Amino acid sequence: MAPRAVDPPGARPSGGGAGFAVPAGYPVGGYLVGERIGAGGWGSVHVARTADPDRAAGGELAEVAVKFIHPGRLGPGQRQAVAQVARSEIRFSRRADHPHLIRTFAVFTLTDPDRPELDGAVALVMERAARSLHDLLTEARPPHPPPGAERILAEVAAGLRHMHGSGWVHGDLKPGNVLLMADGTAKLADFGLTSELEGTHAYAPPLGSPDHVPPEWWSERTGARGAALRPSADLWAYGVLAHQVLTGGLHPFLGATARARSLAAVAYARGSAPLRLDAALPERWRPLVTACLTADRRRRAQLDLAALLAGALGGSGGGGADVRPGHAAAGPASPGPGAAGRRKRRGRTATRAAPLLVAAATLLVLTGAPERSDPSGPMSGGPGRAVPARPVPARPGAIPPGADVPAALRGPIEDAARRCPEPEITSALLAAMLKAESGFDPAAARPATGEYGVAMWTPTVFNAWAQDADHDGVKSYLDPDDAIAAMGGYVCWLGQRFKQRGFPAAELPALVTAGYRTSDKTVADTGGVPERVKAHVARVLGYLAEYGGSSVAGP
Ligand SMILES: Nc1ncnc2c1ncn2[C@@H]1O[C@H](COP(=O)(O)OP(=O)(O)OP(=O)(O)O)[C@@H](O)[C@H]1O
Repeated sequence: MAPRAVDPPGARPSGGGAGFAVPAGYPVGGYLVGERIGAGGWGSVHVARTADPDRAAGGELAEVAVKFIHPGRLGPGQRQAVAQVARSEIRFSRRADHPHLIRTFAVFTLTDPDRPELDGAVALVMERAARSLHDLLTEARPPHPPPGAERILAEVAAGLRHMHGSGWVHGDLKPGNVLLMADGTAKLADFGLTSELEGTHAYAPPLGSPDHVPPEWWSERTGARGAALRPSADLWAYGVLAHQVLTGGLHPFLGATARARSLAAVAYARGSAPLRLDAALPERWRPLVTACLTADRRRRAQLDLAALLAGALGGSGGGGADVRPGHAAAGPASPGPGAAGRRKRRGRTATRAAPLLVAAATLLVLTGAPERSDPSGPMSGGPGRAVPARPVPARPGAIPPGADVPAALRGPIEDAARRCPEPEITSALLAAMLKAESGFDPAAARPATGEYGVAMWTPTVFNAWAQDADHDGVKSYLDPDDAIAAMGGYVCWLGQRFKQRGFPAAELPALVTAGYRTSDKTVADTGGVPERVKAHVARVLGYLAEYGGSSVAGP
């Protein structure tokens, strides 16, 4: 993989995503940066304290959260998407003004040539939350809802309705993006995929959290401006989130992995499996959750969330807990009399009892509909049982049986190719690229250039494309499954970029090979395969021809 910023493995600060460390005491907008709260796909969030106690005495917040986003720290492939995410976050954050949306007080672009790691970074100064709904659910004991469950849902709905009413789509609603203030008030946050509606839909980078994207997301195609994003996607995510909150973290679609759960959702949307909500979901909430999980996005778009919410909250007053938005101090809405805790417990199968906690904040590149069940993540039985695997037709460009591709790598390569909707990105092409990159050696290493593993990933670049394909909870470029899945996503994206730029489809194998070794920009600027990687590209096309693929359009 083409290295730009080269870090030795493990040198990146932990926390996942594109997080990077900001030194303690670093000044931003009158605040001094303190400890890191967390890191997401695009940046790091730190606590910051006022540099001037007099200002705090004068009413200014003594403590804020600062989110740092630095597209320049990423590899070439992800930079553009991240820059767009940063722009969205800034655009919406500046306008967000609602008690259930996290407020952003100021946005700075850092100019600090002495610190290249910070120079050019964007800093958003926000009100500081105590923790996220994801944290709260992680502590919950399914199927028991956490304290304040119904109030939190009412507040999330209030924030969401305000966004929709103002012509915006959140685009990434999930427990990790609902923040809880010190008094328990819930606020929507993370507006990186938030987009302004243009008529019926908005456009956003083709990214999403697989546990919360609607089923139609998997078959949307990405146009030049990104993927279509509609308020109905937020409604689906709200249905999933409501189910999770009211059952202490159980996802409405069963599966051991996010991939398996999304396959179950797609199967339901296709009509091949019924919707089976968990028995623990309170009766009053079932109409709302069922409506939000309407398979047909057009029908889903017609929903009246306020009316559904009124129905769901209708009987909750008896216990004395006020679940109206803005009444965090009224005490836990559930479990308690009149709330979710009042319901009868029903029989649960052993598999249902296993907590399917909220998914990690994985961002996946939209690469088309998943086509078969996940061999490494079998779905649970019982309600919403395994979706029967559909016979997979042999795809053109499959690896021939006698080829020298190791048996253990064939599955991951085929899976990676299948996830890409571009017909030119075939298993044979990915295999040819892997052969040229590492000779299929998962332990391959080129320390001089900082490239490692079967797909020769540069660690920092891998982090931007990482996928936990083997579902072991760790995304590792040394793990062939993860490395190949991430390579497939990146190569697919390169192919789409080059098509958008008008390169002939027949040249894609050569172009994506060159892009993988250099960058999409280098290839685009060159108008084809750059001189310095022509030999490498020729080698890949040679292997591709051996595997029965096309070797057209050599360098
Ligand atoms: N205003 C805030 N106050 C307190 N904590 C925050 C605030 N904003 C974000 N966080 C926390 O910082 C961490 C990183 O947040 P961020 O929005 O960058 O990413 P994320 O939502 O976790 O991941 P991703 O962007 O990949 O979905 C999260 O744990 C989040 O709860």
